[in-house]
Amino acid sequence: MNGKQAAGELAVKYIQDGMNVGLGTGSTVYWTILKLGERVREGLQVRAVPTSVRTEELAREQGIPLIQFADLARPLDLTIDGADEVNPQLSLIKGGGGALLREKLVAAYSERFIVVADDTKEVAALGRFPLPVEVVPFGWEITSRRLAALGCEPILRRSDRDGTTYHTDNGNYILDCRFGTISDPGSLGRELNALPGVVEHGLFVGMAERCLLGGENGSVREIVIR
Ligand SMILES: O=C(CO)[C@H](O)[C@H](O)COP(=O)(O)O
Repeated sequence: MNGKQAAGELAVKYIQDGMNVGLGTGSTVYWTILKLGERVREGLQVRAVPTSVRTEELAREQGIPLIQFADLARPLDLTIDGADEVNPQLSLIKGGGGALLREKLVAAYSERFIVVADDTKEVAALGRFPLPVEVVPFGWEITSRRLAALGCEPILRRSDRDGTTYHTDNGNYILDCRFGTISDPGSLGRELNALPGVVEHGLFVGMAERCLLGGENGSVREIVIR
């Protein structure tokens, strides 16, 4: 069992009967969804909000009951999601899979947010992974220049499939922005939020309370910050 599978599956222990849960996107949370599907077939009662079309399809295949995000009467009990980088304060870079906007909306409307990743994602400081920034297509070139002025090299994401411009589930573009070491993720996040044309960015600061990091040998280390 590899680190992604080990961490992804173990996180299901935090899901209890009757919970409403947010399901993230990616190859680690894939294992969470498969394990949760098993538990549901054994009788666990949950309702889930998927953070992407891909996750919604997988959750449906697994027979996990879904609820519309807009129909939640109160915050989700728990959200489980992956990450592209995790620092010691559990600040994250997310969005490598392109789902950062819905992932942030769902995590922000959740009592608890748990991250699952393999231990290659653990870093002393964020920034080795280019920061995904979701932007509106209108005038994206201008937004890109304004992002560059903040000290990065934005690159328009293209689809792996056919090389055309990548569109998010929300119809926007993604600029992958190489900032180098991000010493103050909170402050950079606020600067990005203030830029017209930016819909959302992949810095998740002060949101995760726990991270499950899986190693190559299948062991899992848990980091808790509150
Ligand atoms: O943020 C994400 C998708 O938008 C993913 O959680 C992130 O890219 C990690 O993916 P994986 O578990 O496949 O390594």
